[in-house]
Parts: sequence; C-alpha cells; structure tokens
Amino acid sequence: MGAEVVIEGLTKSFGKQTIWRDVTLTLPPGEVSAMLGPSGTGKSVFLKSMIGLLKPDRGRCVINGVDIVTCSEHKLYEIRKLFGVLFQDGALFGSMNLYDNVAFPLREHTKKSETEIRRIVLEKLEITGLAGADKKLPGEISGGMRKRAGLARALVLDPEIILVDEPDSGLDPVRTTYISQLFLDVNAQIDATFLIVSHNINLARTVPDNLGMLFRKELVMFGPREVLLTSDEPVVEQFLNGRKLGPIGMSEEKDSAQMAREQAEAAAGHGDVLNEDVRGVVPQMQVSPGVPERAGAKRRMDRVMRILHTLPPSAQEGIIESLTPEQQRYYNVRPNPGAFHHQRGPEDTQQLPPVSAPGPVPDQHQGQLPADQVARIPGADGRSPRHGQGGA
Ligand SMILES: Nc1ncnc2c1ncn2[C@@H]1O[C@H](COP(=O)(O)OP(=O)(O)OP(=O)(O)O)[C@@H](O)[C@H]1O
Repeated sequence: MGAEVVIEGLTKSFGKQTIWRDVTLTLPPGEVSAMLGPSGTGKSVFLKSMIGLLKPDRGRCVINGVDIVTCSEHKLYEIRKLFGVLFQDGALFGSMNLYDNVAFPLREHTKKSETEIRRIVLEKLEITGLAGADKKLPGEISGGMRKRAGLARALVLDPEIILVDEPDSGLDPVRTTYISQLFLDVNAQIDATFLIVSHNINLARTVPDNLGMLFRKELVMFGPREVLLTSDEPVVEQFLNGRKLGPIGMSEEKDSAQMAREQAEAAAGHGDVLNEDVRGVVPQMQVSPGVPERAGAKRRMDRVMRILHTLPPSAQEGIIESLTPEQQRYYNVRPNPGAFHHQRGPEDTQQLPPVSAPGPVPDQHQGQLPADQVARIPGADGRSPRHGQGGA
C-alpha cells in the first residue's frame, strides 16, 4: 500500500510573498487525490515542497514517520525514493530514447543488472501503452506519449507516492481522459498514493477520490470528492463550473467593485454563456476491464462511511445515492433526501472502529479531520461488496 502523507500547518513564502499558509491535510494511503486552484495559487510550489525541492517556512510534512521539512539531507534523500513525479512535459532527456529515459533512475539509483533493468523498463513501457516505442526520441512522439513515458519513468523505482503536475497541459480532452484512465489503472495495479495538481474541471469531477482547492493563499477545502462536488462555497462552485461570476478574477483576486460590476452585468443578461450548474456527484471513472479492483477505492469507501456524519448534508446524500443497493445494505444507510440515516448495528461495530455519535455537521470540511479518522483504514475483511459504478 502507498504511504500516507500528513501535512500540518505548512506555509511557504518567497521573500515577502506568501504563496500559501497553514495548509493542513492528509493524503490517505493508496487513494487518488487532486489539488485544484486557479493559476498562480501555488499548486506546483506545493508539489515541490512535498518532495523537498522547496523548503517550506514552517509546518510539517510527515511521510513514514519522517518530517521532510526538518529532517536531515540523508533522510530526505531516502524519503525521495518513495516518490515518482510526473512533470508537465514529462521532463525527458531529449537526446535519449524512451528506453534510456525510463532506465535512467534504475541506472542512477540501483545496482541492478542490465538484464533486470531491461525487464523493468519493458514492463513499465507496456503498462503505459508504449510497448514498441522504446527506440523513439522524445522529439519524435506526441505530447501524450511523452507524458506516458514520463509516467513509465516515474514508476521504475516502485514509488509509494506519485505526484502529477497538470497532466492535461497541452493535451486534448480525449488524450486527457486516456491519461486519467491510466492513472486509475496504475493506482489499481500498484496501490500508490496519488496527488494530481490540475485546473481541469472534467478530471477533477471524475477521477480523484479526494479533492482539495487552494485559493487566496489558503487551502479552501480538502476532503472526499463528494464534499467539493456538492459544495456551495462560492469559489469552489465558480471553479467547478468555469464561470466568470464569483470571487476568482482575471488576476488572482477580484476587487469588490469588479464583483459588483459583473453581478450587475449578469443580472442584465450579460453573464456567462455556459451557465448550466454542474454541481453534484457524477460517477467516478472506473478502472479498465481486466485491471484489478482498486484497493484504495475500497478502503476509501470504508473510511468515508466512517466519517459520513461529519460531512455536509449534501455530500452525505451524494455519497449514499452513489452506493449500490448492496452497498447501502452493507453500510446500513438508505437514500433519503434531506435527511441522514446511518443506523449503526452490532455488525458495524465489529467491522469499524468506534466513532463518536453523529454531531453537528460542519459547514465546511477543511481537511482538518482528526488524523485517526482520516488515516486509519480498517483492514479488508473480505466481506465488502464489490464497487459499483460511481461507488463512493
Ligand atoms: N522559485 C521561485 N521563486 C520565487 N517565486 C516563485 C518560485 N516558484 C514559484 N514562484 C511563485 O509562486 C507563485 C505560485 O506559482 P505556481 O507555479 O506554484 O502556481 P500554480 O498554481 O502551479 O500555477 P499554474 O496553474 O499557472 O501552473 C507564483 O507567483 C510564482 O511566481
């Protein structure tokens, strides 16, 4: 299973410019999470801080018990081996063919024989749909193939955490869907923890298990996908609908005069052309036929059902409605618009760790759930139902 990443109070500035402050969230092991945010909000800086390429000013980023913000260079070097990183353009060496690009980390960081390296490289090229392209130079292949080659290279050291920076940049929507499918299929095969940084609304709505958003130097929210997809937080709603109307402007922040002007224009019929509200929980992309079920998705479902009572009512409804009837019976929940009924029976008590009684539902789920709720996933007992289409 992939590693858990626990981030607490992380803050990063360049000189006097604060990029983001007090970011607190947990990437659950083996789940796929995505971080959204308008351009320039510091998503790439966040990824670089997670692997220690940039040093945060304060806060913690704990992986396998090591805080990479304060650990020694030696420890950081060891922790970095857990990461596979897919940069926007694949970051391939232009003068090396794909085989040598993918083999590079193995030659640099391991003492494996060329025979063993060949086996691994060809396997990763196969997984990423590049079998037979090993002799090609990066300049001879499409942008989508370059990204897949970058992913193949990110996989060779058996990473526990995979970071992906804007996978859709330079790709058409169809190729973006293909690479997204590849992430889920790879996640199913190696159970690594994924964090994808993107502005792509379609990817955000259909691919990750968990979604977060950075805006105005803060983490607006982080939590199960259903929380952001049903949120009425203005910045989240505006972003997921790609609207002009809302707090996000041409530059990072809008002033109140511009907001008022745009609201008046919208009232006069000069608003966004595409103003259909796409709020709601759409089915999540599933793994390709023949690929094993995602262990991370199964663990996530147990985890989300344990914290269900802490989520906003609209997210609770979205989650329950996306369960199959079999799953609803298993978790002892039933769809009932406007109300939440989670009747925990003795059977549940044996399967799941004790949780506090349902209390007041917070307005926002800000990724600050107690770590024991977010992170401790119950072991598979072999009794869970299979995931249906769109399962939580
Ligand atoms: N090494 C650096 N030194 C100084 N400022 C930097 C450095 N790296 C990034 N920044 C600044 O940090 C801010 C956030 O940049 P970043 O690239 O992380 O944004 P982003 O959210 O990934 O944007 P985009 O979606 O457009 O890629 C920008 O203002 C950028 O100029």
